[in-house]
Amino acid sequence: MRLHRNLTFAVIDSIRDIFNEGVYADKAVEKALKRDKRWGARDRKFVAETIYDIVRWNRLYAEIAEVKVPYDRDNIWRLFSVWCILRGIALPDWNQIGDVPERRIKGRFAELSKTRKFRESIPDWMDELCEKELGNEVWTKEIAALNEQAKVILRTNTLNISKELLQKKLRAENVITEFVPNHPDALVLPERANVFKTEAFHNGFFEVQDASSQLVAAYLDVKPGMKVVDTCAGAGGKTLHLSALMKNKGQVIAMDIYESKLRKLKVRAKRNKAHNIDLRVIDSTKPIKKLHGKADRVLIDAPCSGLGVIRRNPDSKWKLQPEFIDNIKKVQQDVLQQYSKMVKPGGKMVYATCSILPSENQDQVNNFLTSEAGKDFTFVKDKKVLAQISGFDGFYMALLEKKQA
Ligand SMILES: C[S@@+](CC[C@H](N)C(=O)[O-])C[C@H]1O[C@@H](n2cnc3c(N)ncnc32)[C@H](O)[C@@H]1O
Repeated sequence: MRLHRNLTFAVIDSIRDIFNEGVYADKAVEKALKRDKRWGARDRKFVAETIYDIVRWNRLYAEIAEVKVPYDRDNIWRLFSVWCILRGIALPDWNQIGDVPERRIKGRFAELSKTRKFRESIPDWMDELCEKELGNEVWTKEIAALNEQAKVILRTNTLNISKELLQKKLRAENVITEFVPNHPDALVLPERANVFKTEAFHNGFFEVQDASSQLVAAYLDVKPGMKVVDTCAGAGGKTLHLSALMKNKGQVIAMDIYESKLRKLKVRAKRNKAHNIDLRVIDSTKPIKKLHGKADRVLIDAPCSGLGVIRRNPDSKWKLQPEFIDNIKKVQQDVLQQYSKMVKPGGKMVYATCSILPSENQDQVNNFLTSEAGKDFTFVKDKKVLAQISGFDGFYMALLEKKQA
């Protein structure tokens, strides 16, 4: 592989933005890819994958390169050189690249790879917390799985098309997909492609959504005609799925504390031709109180650490802080306490997170069930999805039922 100067410069600038300016990796990649319209698919792949690689393996590469955040330009070139050597890519004869001690880099890599926190490139606190909660064996395998590159998964929008026809339409647009066992609406791309450019996307035939995430709406056991509340809807990945499972009949009330997220959901709902969605911003306790005892189904897709989706957001390894997890756990219990009141007698509720930590998952559900608000609910079932077993994102979902009055 021959390195191209302008592609490499785009990578270097992005690494600076991510680590020195706190820019999110996906935003930095988006900006980098806009730099030159003439870049082809292979150039874009190089830029995106190299940025993500250096972010994912940051701690390991920084130890080898002996550099620390904030990085000066020279530091970033050293990180890049480590990436090249470990990938077996010949270094070009550029001024920015100084003397690179190839043998020493490979020696340090072999030595550091013996210790999990370096090998898997994770902060000490994260390694300790996850080992404590999951145990040594499960965590060792899980973090290795979470460091793999995420696959691109589509969810067929069954309001507008069947999975089989979508697959054909995408093939006609040179996007090859395969079915995913046990995920009825999912298609996986064996080769990454920019699916957002396809006509099929603009026609509302699919959404990009991880296979594990696609299990959540189905877990809520919705039926056409029901009144369903999606309490932490965000930009609506699961709201749109609920609407499709309900065949556009009944009502999905999508709520979030951020109006800006619900605005994005509005755009997506229009493209999806999902007409049974109403949006409500949670700006006081009023919108919740109005729905007390009224909903057939309530989904709480709770804010969480996101430790199950590190594949998609490798920079969360560096941005996440233990204090954030402590705080978000309080929010998780609070939303369970408050939003469960919207379930009507005999109705059902799903609590879900994209975390793999028991303290954000089954412990929260158990705490809820033993509290005053939870005494009217019975536990039906739960599902713990680990990346090492599923091959997809880590997720948790629990189904609870409110007793009849
Ligand atoms: C895991 S994300 C939701 C993802 C979304 N359901 C989807 O499928 O695309 C959690 C969401 O909860 C929202 N949130 C945080 N605190 C909340 C609260 N107290 N009440 C309602 N929503 C909240 C966040 O803004 C965020 O959009």
